[in-house]
Amino acid sequence: MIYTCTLNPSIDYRIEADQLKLGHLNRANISTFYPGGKGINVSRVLNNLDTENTALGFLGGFTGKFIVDYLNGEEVNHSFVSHDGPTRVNVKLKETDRETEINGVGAKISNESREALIEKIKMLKKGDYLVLSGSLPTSLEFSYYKELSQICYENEVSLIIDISYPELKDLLQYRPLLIKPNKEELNQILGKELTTIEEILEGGQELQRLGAQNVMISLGGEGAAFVNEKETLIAIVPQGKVKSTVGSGDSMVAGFLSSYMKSLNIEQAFRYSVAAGSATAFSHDLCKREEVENLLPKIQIKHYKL
Ligand SMILES: Nc1ncnc2c1ncn2[C@@H]1O[C@H](COP(=O)(O)OP(=O)(O)OP(=O)(O)O)[C@@H](O)[C@H]1O
Ligand SMILES: O=P(O)(O)OC[C@@]1(O)O[C@H](CO)[C@@H](O)[C@@H]1O
Repeated sequence: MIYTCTLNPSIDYRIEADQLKLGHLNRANISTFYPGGKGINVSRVLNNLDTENTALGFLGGFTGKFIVDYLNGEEVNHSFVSHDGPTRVNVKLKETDRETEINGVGAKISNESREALIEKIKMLKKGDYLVLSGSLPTSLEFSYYKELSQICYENEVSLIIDISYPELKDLLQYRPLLIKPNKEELNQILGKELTTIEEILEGGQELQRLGAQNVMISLGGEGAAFVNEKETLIAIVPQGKVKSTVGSGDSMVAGFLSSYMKSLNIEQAFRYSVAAGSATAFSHDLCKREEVENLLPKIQIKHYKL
């Protein structure tokens, strides 16, 4: 069974406007509310790809209730720990040619809620997968991620980690099945300024040597790079009209897992993953299965010799 864990979920309030003017009254052309947070996005995409999973994490207040109702409506399984105070709201602004995001800080998590989630993670069994994604609410320390990762490692639960903290390096000792930094995150983790595809792949190799089994580096409209002990791959994505890239990285994680679980074939899983990322970039909401499968033949995968 796949579990996702979102410690800092959100309602994503998405606004589309032609051109925003700071310091003025702006009016939206479209405004929508979606459940957000990286793990929740992974769960929603897995569901769209007919891959059974359960979303875990923290939720609270009227915003948390919105997320629960939305997930119930889509028949996404979930088992959140509830807390006092509302889940945050993140603002996503889409103008004709740029996207701006303002993410909230997140709720205060009590010690009781903190421990309740640990108990849930301890229930996961050998052979399960846990996707740990997104930021920590300010009341939790990075050591919480370490604690969750260690439990999974000891219980032989495969970890997939997608977090924007340079301390991700400290979690590689738990041998995650997959990590998915984007280029900026890779540079932050390694404290380098990698730009060329060769440098990026070598950066991926460095993380692989530190313990990550598979490293997928997302490169936005330039596609993605992939490294494991045996393979070095790059993916080129087709051009298309970008509607919103919110959740495209999460869709990659879901696409990879959904395909990998069925085939255990890395190249196939990488292609599926990139197709899912681009399918989300080309849609308003997260990708649907048909959209991903229509894009699959348009993704070019190349083996790269370093
Ligand atoms: N402009 C684009 N055109 C085509 N595909 C895109 C575009 N932007 C993103 N993608 C797809 O989405 C994947 C993930 O994008 P990106 O590198 O922006 O992830 P990210 O930074 O983790 O995003 P997020 O945190 O918003 O989920 C890319 O590898 C690619 O497949
Ligand atoms: O603040 P975090 O936890 O780093 O990221 C949260 C977030 O930006 O990530 C998702 C897209 O990947 C959105 O649904 C959500 O608003």
